[in-house]
Amino acid sequence: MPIQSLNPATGQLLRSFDALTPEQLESKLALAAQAAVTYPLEPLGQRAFWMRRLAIQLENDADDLAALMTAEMGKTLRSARAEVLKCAAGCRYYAANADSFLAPEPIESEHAQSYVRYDPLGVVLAVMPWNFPLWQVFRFLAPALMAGNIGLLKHASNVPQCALAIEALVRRAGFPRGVFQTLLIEARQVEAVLADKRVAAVTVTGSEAAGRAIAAQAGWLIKKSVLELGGSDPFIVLPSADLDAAVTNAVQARLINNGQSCIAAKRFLVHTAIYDEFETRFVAAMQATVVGDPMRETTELGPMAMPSAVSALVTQVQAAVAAGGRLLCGGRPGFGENAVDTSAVPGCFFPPTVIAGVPRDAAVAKEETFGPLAMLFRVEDVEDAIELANDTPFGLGASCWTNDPEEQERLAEGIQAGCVFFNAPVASDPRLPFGGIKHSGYGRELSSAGMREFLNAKTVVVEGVASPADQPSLFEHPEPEPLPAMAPPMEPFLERDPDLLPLRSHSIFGRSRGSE
Ligand SMILES: O=CCCC(=O)O
Repeated sequence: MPIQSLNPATGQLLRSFDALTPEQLESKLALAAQAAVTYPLEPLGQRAFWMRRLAIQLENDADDLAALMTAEMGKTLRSARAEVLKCAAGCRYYAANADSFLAPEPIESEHAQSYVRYDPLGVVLAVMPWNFPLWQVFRFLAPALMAGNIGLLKHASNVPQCALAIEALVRRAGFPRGVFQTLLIEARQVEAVLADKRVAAVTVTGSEAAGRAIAAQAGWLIKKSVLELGGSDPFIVLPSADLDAAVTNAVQARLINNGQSCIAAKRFLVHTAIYDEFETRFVAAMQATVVGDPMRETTELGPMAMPSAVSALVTQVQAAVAAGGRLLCGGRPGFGENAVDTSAVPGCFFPPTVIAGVPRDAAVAKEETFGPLAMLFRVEDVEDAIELANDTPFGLGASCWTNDPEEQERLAEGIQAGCVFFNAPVASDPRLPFGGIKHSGYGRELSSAGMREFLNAKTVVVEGVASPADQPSLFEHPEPEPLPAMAPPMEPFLERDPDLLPLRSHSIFGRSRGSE
């Protein structure tokens, strides 16, 4: 895929980039390796200070960053703004909690002293997808940088300007050179980067195919990998549920991010006692969705990120109908009935689509559907729901709607997934571990679990000296004064490093708002 921004709502080519030459790539790897030696020596309080400045930058630039994401991959502006603020919250969370996550853990043994300390692994390659162009990266970046690791980002080829913006934000926040760099490289160059001995580990969020290939190489190289791959999450509705809430949330859980989220609800498993009513109300609510220009505040469903995403949906609809499914709404590329702006490119739009009655053993019933395509299934009871929920290669999340505590306990135990949410849609949260099992991947992101994936839990045993309580605290460096919420520009950092330029002068946003 060429490295280029192409607005999927208009078809307009925004910018193209050349991939790094081998020489350029080498100098970035050398810089990362150098940073891996010096950056972990920065006191944790200093790292937290930079991380909070990064949060402030995100908050201050939220509108520009949101517009950039919407232009590059079509998510609605409203959701893009929320995504930027979620990144800021992630930065603040790790700035506040890294000291406790990284604190040495004393362990009682027959030795005078024994404890575990958590040391960074070094340079971590992050291969990231386009669907949440900022959040997917910050979910890795915030814990990694707080832990003293170094980040190299290979972002999806269709969001290069977001990738460059993230690097610029990190630099402008004051983090030293080389701590986080974007590599504008093609997919085929990833193998060489991962093989480089200066790279210690890799994290991949993306397709099963990409995860499989990279993890196979990482395994052979004996490098740590974390995989966050696809999902075919069930949304289970049982008779004790509040049906109004279930229907409203079912629509949102399917259409989140234009339907392009690994944790979007994809298969709707509804108890036979309430099935007919749910189907009628769900289809009506899906049809009422406002489709169109993602820059409009009122739009609820924007375009797919690229034409191939539309073709994949067309193929899946055809397979579902051929297998015996009933098409209840949507199903053909275009805006559907509720478009607000038909001047956009119909090629990348796909309307809310519902199919019922697909046989459970049809291949398409077990696949991930990455767009606004929902499949409805009738289930007899909680055991039937669990069996069908688990009948896919994936195991990412599940959203279950029931107010019966026994059913909740049985579902929490029986569902094969990295998380189960009751009476709420599945969502990631910096405080909670996030990740999957089966073909959805392995390892966890977020919370202390996510930070520890790229740490060396080093056992230390000492005979005949002081106890761990007497060891110097990791947080001994005096905490810098927190900045006010609306921070002035970062002049002190500009003076300290002449390469550190204000975000707009990196040409990330083209013309600034003031010049329009
Ligand atoms: O595509 C996966 C969802 C990412 C998230 O919400 O953290």
